[in-house]
Amino acid sequence: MEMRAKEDIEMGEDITPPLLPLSFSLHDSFLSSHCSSCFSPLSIPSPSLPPQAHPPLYCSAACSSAHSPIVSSSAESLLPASSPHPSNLRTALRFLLTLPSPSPCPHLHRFNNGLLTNYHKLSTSPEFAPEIRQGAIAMAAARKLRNGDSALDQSDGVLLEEAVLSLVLTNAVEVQDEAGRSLGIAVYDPNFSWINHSCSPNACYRFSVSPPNATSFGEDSCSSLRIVPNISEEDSGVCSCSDYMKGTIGYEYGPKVIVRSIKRIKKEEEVCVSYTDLLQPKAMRQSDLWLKYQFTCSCRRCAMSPSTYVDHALEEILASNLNSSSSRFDLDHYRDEANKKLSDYVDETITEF
Ligand SMILES: C[S@@+](CC[C@H](N)C(=O)[O-])C[C@H]1O[C@@H](n2cnc3c(N)ncnc32)[C@H](O)[C@@H]1O
Repeated sequence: MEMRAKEDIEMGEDITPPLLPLSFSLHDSFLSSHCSSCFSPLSIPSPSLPPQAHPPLYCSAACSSAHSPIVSSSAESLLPASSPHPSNLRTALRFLLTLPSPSPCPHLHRFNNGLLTNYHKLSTSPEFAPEIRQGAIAMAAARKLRNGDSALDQSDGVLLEEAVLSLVLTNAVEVQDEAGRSLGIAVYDPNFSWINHSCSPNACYRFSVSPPNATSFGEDSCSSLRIVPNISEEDSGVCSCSDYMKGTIGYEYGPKVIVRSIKRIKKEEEVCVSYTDLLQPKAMRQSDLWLKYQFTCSCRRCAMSPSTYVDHALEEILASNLNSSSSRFDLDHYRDEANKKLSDYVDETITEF
């Protein structure tokens, strides 16, 4: 799946409204200093405790009443203290609570909310499968204990927990504050999660971390959704993100994400963001994407050598110049095109060498 522009979009425009997460969790190191619900900094941080002993802290009564029932129902306090990547497990356990009632179905064919595209790939990957299996067992054991049942035994299936953990590993993004610190992770609905990666992206995203009823700087709640899903034939039974998410409950609070264009985007052009640090050389970008997501990027920038890419960009500028007769020559257009190619070129050369 991928997302495309609904209309022509200029550079530097918000192309989604602020989107609320489906599930999220602070990283352990921020549990004592940030609100577990909206991720805003606490005015009086508490002393650091071991994460399992750390009750979630909130900036306001509204955040507390919205979020603490989720924490207690999710069974996360019963996870083993030694769990690796506890924010992934907490996010996955909280996500389970958003699934359609009466109860999350144990059969995966009924649990298709459009965010499970990597399930097979991750659950059979030698790098990911053991971590997913171990995490799923810890989640299932915690859920069983919460229900007052005895410890997990071999006959207990953990398929649902494995699927939700794969979903988190595929779709969660690091939520960063203005200083660039990773406060935690969040999973958003397909309007955000279906945006693919490119090493020469035409969009980026930022977070709005603010207490309820406060609008943080740069957040424009009037902006509309200017992207739509492009669904391949094999997924064509479903025609919109909202169909995929039917019944899934989103949260009312949490860090919001906003997608913004960083280039001009034509109607129907695919919208891509970067999943990795673009200031790394190609080999490091590729290895980072493989380790985190198990895919090899084949975007235009990765497919070409740096010098071919630059030649190609310059040829494109020249061709567009030659195609315009001198009387129709539009200097502004030429300047815009040249600037766009130049910024791709600078991206490319700074990072490749
Ligand atoms: C957050 S999802 C993006 C939406 C995804 N296309 C889908 O159908 O759900 C992330 C996954 O999409 C795939 N993906 C994203 N960008 C890609 C790219 N440039 N090349 C190949 N696969 C990509 C990878 O499988 C990745 O793990």
